Amino acid sequence: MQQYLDLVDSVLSGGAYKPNRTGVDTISSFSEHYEVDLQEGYPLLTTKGMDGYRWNSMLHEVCWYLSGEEHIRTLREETKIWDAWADDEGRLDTAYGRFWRRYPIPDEDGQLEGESWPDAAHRWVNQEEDGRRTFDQLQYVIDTLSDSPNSRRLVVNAWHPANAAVSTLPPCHYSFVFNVQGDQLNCHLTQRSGDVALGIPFNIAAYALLTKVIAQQTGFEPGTFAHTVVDSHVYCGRGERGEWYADNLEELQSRLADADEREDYLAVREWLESEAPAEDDGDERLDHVPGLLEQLSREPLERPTLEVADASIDDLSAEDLELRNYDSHDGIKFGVAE
Ligand SMILES: Nc1nc(=O)c2c([nH]1)NC[C@@H]1CN(c3ccc(C(=O)N[C@@H](CCC(=O)O)C(=O)O)cc3)CN21
Ligand SMILES: O=c1ccn([C@H]2C[C@H](O)[C@@H](COP(=O)(O)O)O2)c(=O)[nH]1
Repeated sequence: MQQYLDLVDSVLSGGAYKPNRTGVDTISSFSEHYEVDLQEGYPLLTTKGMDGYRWNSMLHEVCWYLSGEEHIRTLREETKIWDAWADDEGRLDTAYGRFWRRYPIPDEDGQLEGESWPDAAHRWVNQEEDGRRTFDQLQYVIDTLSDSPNSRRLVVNAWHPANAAVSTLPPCHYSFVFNVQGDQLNCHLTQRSGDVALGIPFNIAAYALLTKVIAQQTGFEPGTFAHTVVDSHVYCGRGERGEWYADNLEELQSRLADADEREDYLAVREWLESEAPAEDDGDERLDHVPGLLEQLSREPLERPTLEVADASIDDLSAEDLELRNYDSHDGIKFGVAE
């Protein structure tokens, strides 16, 4: 998918050096945006291998979102990608599915006069076992797409400001809006923070999948996936390795500006590996720049397709999703900044 390579190039070529809470520094860029036509196939990256265990992780991550579970006890049986942010009991205070399917409704004491809140019998309100009321945003979207497809209110929001202020890791992809044009269902995702090498490939795959599932449930064709990322960043290493970029970003960016052909990115990588201090033991691959330069040198291959069985969002499981005709370049390993 060329759009992803353009995003990588834009962040590396125009970004600024930016340390952050993880201790792994970044090259960061403000407000990146791109769009992908889902009619041209499923946008799973082909410039690195995303099948096998990575595909399995992404599928189960989406099924976990759809489950509305606030913990990762089921998810962690399939993948370790969320383990670092959960406790031993699998409790995770990052609310994605929990807010998609079970957004908290203030109890009666918390409701002010004149405000409108649905009662317990309302279509998308669920009474939890302990009596709390929650709102199913995703089911609201699906039902409204059938009843009022021209609605401009098809928003799913995973951001709760008070929760975000104290959460270990507040949601990164925090709000998405569906929008119908003709017979096509489009999806626009707003992400506050995007790890270009590791997180974003998963995010694209997940939301393209979700758009396809919702389109199928509501009788639309999948249309465009549009993605706005407020802080798009490439992790560039810890300690001396990360700091090297503070002093050498200008040189890197001038070399990138001179790269006309895909293979020119390999020469930039060679220069970088010969100049930058080696990563410390234990910090290997926290610098994502070499792996992304490798990807920039690779020609994107034909997009695969995704077959989705006819299952509701309550029943959808990984077995209902089949990737077809996927061919890719070799996998690339990146370290995760925690
Ligand atoms: N720094 C950082 N980047 C992220 O993308 C990220 C976080 N933190 N924290 C929370 C979640 C967890 N996500 C993750 C975490 C790890 C991988 C990862 O290691 N991906 C490997 C495959 C690992 C596997 O499937 O077991 C990859 O090569 O893509 C991907 C997404 C996305 N998020
Ligand atoms: O789906 C996801 C989840 C997380 N990320 C990345 C973006 C950042 O690199 C970290 C989160 O750190 P913050 O300091 O909270 O921004 O995780 C992602 O890209 N996609």
